[in-house]
This record gives sequence, C-alpha cells and structure tokens, in this order.
Amino acid sequence: MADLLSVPHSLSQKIRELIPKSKVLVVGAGGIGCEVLKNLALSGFQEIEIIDLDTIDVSNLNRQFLFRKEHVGKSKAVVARESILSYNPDINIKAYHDSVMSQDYGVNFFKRFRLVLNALDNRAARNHVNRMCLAADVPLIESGTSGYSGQVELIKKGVTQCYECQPKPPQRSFPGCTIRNTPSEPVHCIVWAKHLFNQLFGEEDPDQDVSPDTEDPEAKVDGEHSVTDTGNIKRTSTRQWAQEINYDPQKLFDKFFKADIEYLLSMENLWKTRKPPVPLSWQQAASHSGDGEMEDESDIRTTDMKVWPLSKCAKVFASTISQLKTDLADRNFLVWDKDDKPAMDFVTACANIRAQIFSIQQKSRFEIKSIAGNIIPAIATANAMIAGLVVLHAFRVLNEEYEKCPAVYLRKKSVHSKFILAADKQVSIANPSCYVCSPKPFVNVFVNVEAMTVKEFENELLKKHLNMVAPDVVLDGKGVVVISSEEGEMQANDDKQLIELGIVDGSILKCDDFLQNYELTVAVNQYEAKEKDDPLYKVVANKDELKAKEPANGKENGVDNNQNDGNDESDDDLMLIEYDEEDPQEGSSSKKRRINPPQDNDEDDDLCVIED
Ligand SMILES: Nc1ncnc2c1ncn2[C@@H]1O[C@H](COP(=O)(O)OP(=O)(O)OP(=O)(O)O)[C@@H](O)[C@H]1O
Ligand SMILES: [Zn+2]
Repeated sequence: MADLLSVPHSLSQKIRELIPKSKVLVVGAGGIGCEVLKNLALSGFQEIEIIDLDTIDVSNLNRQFLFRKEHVGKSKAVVARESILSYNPDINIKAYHDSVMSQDYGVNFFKRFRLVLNALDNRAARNHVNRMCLAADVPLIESGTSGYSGQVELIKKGVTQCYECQPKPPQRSFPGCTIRNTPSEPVHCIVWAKHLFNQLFGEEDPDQDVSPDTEDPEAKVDGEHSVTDTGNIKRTSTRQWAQEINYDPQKLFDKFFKADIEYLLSMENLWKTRKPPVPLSWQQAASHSGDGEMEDESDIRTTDMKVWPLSKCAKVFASTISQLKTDLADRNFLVWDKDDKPAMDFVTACANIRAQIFSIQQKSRFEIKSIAGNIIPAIATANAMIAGLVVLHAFRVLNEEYEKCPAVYLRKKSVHSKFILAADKQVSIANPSCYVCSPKPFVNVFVNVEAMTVKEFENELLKKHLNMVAPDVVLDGKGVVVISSEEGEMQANDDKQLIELGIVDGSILKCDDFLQNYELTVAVNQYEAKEKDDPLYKVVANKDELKAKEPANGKENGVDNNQNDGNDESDDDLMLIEYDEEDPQEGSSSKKRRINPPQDNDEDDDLCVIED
C-alpha cells in the first residue's frame, strides 16, 4: 500500500522517457480534471488533450483553480488549456468544448491515446468512455469523489474488470403515492416541486404527475375498487390547463395548494393514521402574517440561509411563474437546473408551501438546493488526493505495470478528522457475464411485447438503461431490421408495438452500436407489470448475480458514514493506510490495518461498488 502513495520506484529513466511521448486524454475539466491536468503538466506530460462540454460557473471557482472570475461563462476545456499553457507553454495541449459522447469521437479518436483519464460526474458518460476504451483497447483510469470519499481504478481490457462489470444500484426514488398524496419529509415536497416544474415548464413525463393519486392502494375503502375521480380534479394535462389560463399564478396556486389538497382530504383512508393536510388558498398565503417579513432581501445570508416566510413563498411563486413563462415562450420546454435562479426559486417556494400544508419542516433555499440538486459538497482536498493517485497510476500504466494498479479508496473517518486510504490487494478481474466486456455480451430483457413500442425499447431500454448511443437492431433469424441508427430510415417502426414486428417471448435481437463498437445479444422475455409501481421493463445480465443490492446502513445523503474503525478483521482483500488531516506526515508511518470494504453507494454515480 505504501507503494501506491509513492512515486513508483521505476519512475526511472524508462518512465521519464515515456512521459513526454505519451499522448493522454483527460475527460472532464471539473474538480478532479483541473487537478489531474495540473499534475500531468507538472510531471512532464507533453501531449495532452482535454474534452469538456460545459462552461465555467461561478460555483466552480472555489476548487477548479484553473479558472478565475473573468472566465465565468467560457468553455472549461478551452480555459483549462490556456491556464495549463501558462504553467508550461511548451506543452502540446488541445481542447474540445464538446460531449465525449458525441459521434465525432469514435474508436479511432480513442486509439490515438496511450491512456485515457476520466474526471467525469455522471454514469452515462463514464459507461460510454468505458466502452470506447475497451473497443480501442486503451487503458482507462476512472476516478470520482463524493464529499470526503473518492476512488481511483484502472480499467484495462483483458486485465481488469470494466466500469460496467458490477451492476450499479438504481438511483434512489420515492413511491409516486408518497410524493403525490402523503409526503412526510422535506425531500418528498422538494421532489414534488421539481415534478411540478416539469409539468408546467419542462419535458412532460407521466411518471411525474403532481395531482392526487387516486389509485393509491392505501386510499382504497374496503371492498371498493378505487377512489372515484370526481369533478374538482382536472384531467387535461397540467401543461395544457396552465396554458389555457395563461399561467395565472393565483389560479395555479389555488389548484395545487387548495383544490388538490381538498381532494386529498376526501380520500379519508389516508388520514386515519396521519395528520391531515390543511388546504391553503392564494389569498391566505399572500396575506399571511405572523411569520414576519425577511429582514434584508438583498443579503444572500438572508435569502439563501433562512427559511422564507409563507407570504414570500407566495410572492416568489407568482414572480417565478411569470419569468419562467417568458423563458418558455421561444422553447418547447425548460430543463430544470439548480443554478438557474427562477427555476431554483420556484422549487424553493413550492416545496415550502407544500411542507407548510403537510406540517413538514420547511427548509432554506440553500438546503433545498442541496437536496434538489443531489448536492454533496465537493471537497477540494479529496479531489486533489484522488487526482494525485490518478497520476501515480498513470506512471505505472505507462510502464505496463497494470497489476500494480488495484483500486484505491479514500474515506473520511467521522472522528479525529482522519482520512483513510484503502486499496484492493489486487486488481479486480472482469465479471465473465458482464454485458459489456465479456467476449459475447448478452442480456435477458423482460418487456411486454404487446405494449412496448419500438421507440420506447430504443429510448428507455437500449439508450437510457443499456447506455447505447446509436443502436441498430435486427431480429435474429428473420433478418427484420427493427431499429436503424440512420436518421429517418426505420421511423415507420417507432410507434409499433414490438409484437407487430414479430418480436415475441423467446425472440433474439442483435443490437449493434457502431460508435461504441459494441454488439449485444438481447433475449426477449414476455413480462407484464402487475402492480402500479412495477417497472416497465427489467434487464438481467446474469440472473444469479444481478440481484438487487440491499442499501447499506448508516448512510446520509447517499454517502457511507459507516466509517470502520479499523478493528474489523473480516476482510482480507483491502489494505488500509491512514493519516491525520492536520499532520499528513503521520501517513508515512503507514500503519497497515484492515477495514471493511467501503460500502456501495446507492445515490452517487461518482463512487462504485467494491465486491467483497
Ligand atoms: N459527456 C460529457 N462530455 C464531456 N465532459 C463531461 C461530460 N459529462 C460531464 N462532463 C464534465 O465533467 C466534469 C465533472 O466535474 P465536476 O464533477 O467537478 O462537476 P462540475 O459540474 O464542475 O461541478 P458541480 O457539479 O459540483 O457543480 C464537468 O466539468 C462536466 O462538464
Ligand atoms: Zn465488464
């Protein structure tokens, strides 16, 4: 383990010669990316390319030190390049302001590199780069941080497991009826408020309905089928109705916070064991007194850190609706973004109004932003430590010492401010039934062939779930082309049910993504959702191995807080080194101890699973 923290012994003549000659690609110029770029530049790399799709936000400046205030709004990749050149003008560094998932970056693009370094923040892009590096047979160093936790791992075809070898647990979600009918925590109101934003201004999604859920099994009266749908609930789409009333804030308010709540009250079963909600009219909210005015509206400490009084929530509800309506005028829909002021203000106001109605604790804008944006504060030190480990791994990779690159994990102990670094004892080998890196990738899918359309199969299953970018699909044995990546070629199939194209239980589909150089065989199994909350489809790569994982205990915000005190001898596959934050020197004494493997993280894509 001590080896993993030191510059490899063999940073000898050979590695020194390799460093300036080796072309590397850094994917992402955010928190880790800036650190990695600086480390590469300072350790003598001369051929660097960097790709990032984003522009610099003011909130990046505290840790993404290649950027300054005057760069806000400019391309991260372009500015990162300029800053690195100011360190060393002789470096040959190229910047792409683009998504790495764009079709412009095919296998041949990746083959030009000796090594790819991921510094990303989302699963889709990580999956894609994983596949591109496997296809191009280029080693990939994957890294991520989440608060004080982080990890680095090498992915090398034929040597290690790939990023997709272990199934990632699904993102945390809440049952629809909790959100729509019976919220009990602030997060339920925040999720509802985001859904409301999407219903009114975003891309409409039937799964994000905000009206009372009349199918809630809890609301059923014994012997009755379901609560009947009475007149006070509009059954036209929320968006359509909002447009019809020209987004009149008072009418919208009275529907969402009064009429809908009155309707919920009529579902009496729901309130037998719960405190019933209290409907609130626009009139009552706007003129609400007793909660005082905010002292200084221009002071961010007041507007962001304090809970807004109800009257302010009502005011913000009205003003943001009129702003968002204007923003929507020249677009089909808006995309909710925590950094977009009216969008964030709207969610803050709505979440708190709903919280008041359901007697749930209200939250400040700052707190709501962190919950709504799934924000775990980024810690500059954690990014720096991980980026240091990334480049140490890079040295070993240049020297083809792949077996000396086991995954390394950073954790913070809750007591004594100690960071812990733990490493697997050896590199993890590939899962033989991985549906990405095994020699013959294969999955079983469970879909209702009579209900699912070709478009849903493509968008939901192949693209969203299986992360393909531009699939071509053929029904095996019949030669029927189901989906074509050529625009417009098979559009006529889009709205057909799978069965109309001859896809039935037992059919085999050959799915081919040319960009990712990835061929997947899909076995179709007929499946019908029984309960309302059953998934639309299921994907099973290996029936035995892909059982859902139990969420780990002791987690807050999706981060494992079960920091082991190191006394548990149960795991033999990890070695531990620990040192004090205050006194990094202590780390060099490298007490070797064993810890439990860091827990799988069910919310954060930046950390992945360690199998024990
Ligand atoms: N498909 C992609 N192609 C290229 N770059 C990407 C892609 N997806 C994400 N990125 C970049 O990866 C970087 C990840 O960095 P980081 O996790 O620090 O996120 P951030 O957006 O800078 O910070 P925060 O999310 O905390 O505001 C970002 O700069 C982001 O733009
Ligand atoms: Zn794999």
